[in-house]
Amino acid sequence: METILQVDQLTGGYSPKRPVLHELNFHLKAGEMVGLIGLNGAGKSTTIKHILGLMHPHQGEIKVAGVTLNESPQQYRSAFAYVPETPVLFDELTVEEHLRLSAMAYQVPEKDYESGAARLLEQYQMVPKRKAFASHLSKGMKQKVMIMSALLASPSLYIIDEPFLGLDPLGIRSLLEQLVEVKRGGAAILMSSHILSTVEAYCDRFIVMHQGRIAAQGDLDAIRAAAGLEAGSGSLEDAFYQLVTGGEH
Ligand SMILES: Nc1ncnc2c1ncn2[C@@H]1O[C@H](COP(=O)(O)OP(=O)(O)OP(=O)(O)O)[C@@H](O)[C@H]1O
Repeated sequence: METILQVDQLTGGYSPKRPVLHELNFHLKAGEMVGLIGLNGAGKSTTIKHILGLMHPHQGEIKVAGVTLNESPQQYRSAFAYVPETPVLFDELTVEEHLRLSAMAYQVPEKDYESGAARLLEQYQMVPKRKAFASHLSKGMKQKVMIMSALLASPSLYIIDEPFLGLDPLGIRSLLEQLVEVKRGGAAILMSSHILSTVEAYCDRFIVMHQGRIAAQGDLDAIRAAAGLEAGSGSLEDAFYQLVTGGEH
C-alpha cells in the first residue's frame, strides 16, 4: 500500500535549544487508521503541528503524499484535512457556507458537493442548522461542522485530534462509521485520543508517545511486547499503563 505520511527522524519543538520531540520515525499507509496516544504533554499536539506545517522540524523530514512542504506546499496541504480538538470556525459564516468553503478549497466538483453536503448534514443531524451562523452553534455542533468539512474534502490523509469529547453519542457513532468507510476507500487516518478503548477498537496500529519520544508502535501485540506483556493478553490501556509508568504505582 502507498505511504501517505512519512515522518523521518523528526526532532522539533518551540525553541531550537529545547526540543520537545526527539527523533520520531513513523509512517501511515493508505487504508489504515493509526492511534496516536500519550499522557498530557507527551508531544502529540506538537507532532501534529509539525505535520500540519505550522512548526518546522529542527531536524528530520515529513512527507505527505510523497512531498515535503517545501517541495510542493500546494500538493502537501491539499493532501490532508485536519480536525482540531477545539473547533475553529468563522462566526459570520453559516454551516452550509463552511461546507462550501471547504469544497472550494479542496476543489470538490459541484455535484459531489451537493450530494456530499446533503448526506453529511443528514448523518450529523445538522439539517435544521444548515443556515445557522457558526457563532450560534453549540460546541459539539461546531465540531460536527469541522468533521463534515473534512469528510467533504475527501483527502488522502485525515489528522484528527481528540474528536470524541464534544460529540454526543450519535455524533461519535457517525464519525466512527465514516472513518471506517473512508479508510476502506483508501484514506489514511492519524487520530490522537485519550479514549483508549475506542482507539483500541478502531485503530489498526498505535503510536505510544512518552516524553517526546516514541515508546512503542505497531499493532496491539507489538505494543504489548514493548510493555512486557504476552501476546494476546491485556488491553491497550494495560500495555499503555506499563509503558508510561514502567509498572510503578
Ligand atoms: N506553545 C508552546 N510553547 C512552549 N512549549 C509548549 C507549547 N505547547 C506545548 N508545549 C510543551 O511541549 C510539550 C508537549 O506538549 P503537547 O501539547 O505536544 O502534548 P500533548 O501530548 O498534545 O498533550 P495533551 O494530551 O495534554 O494535549 C509539553 O512539555 C508542553 O509543555
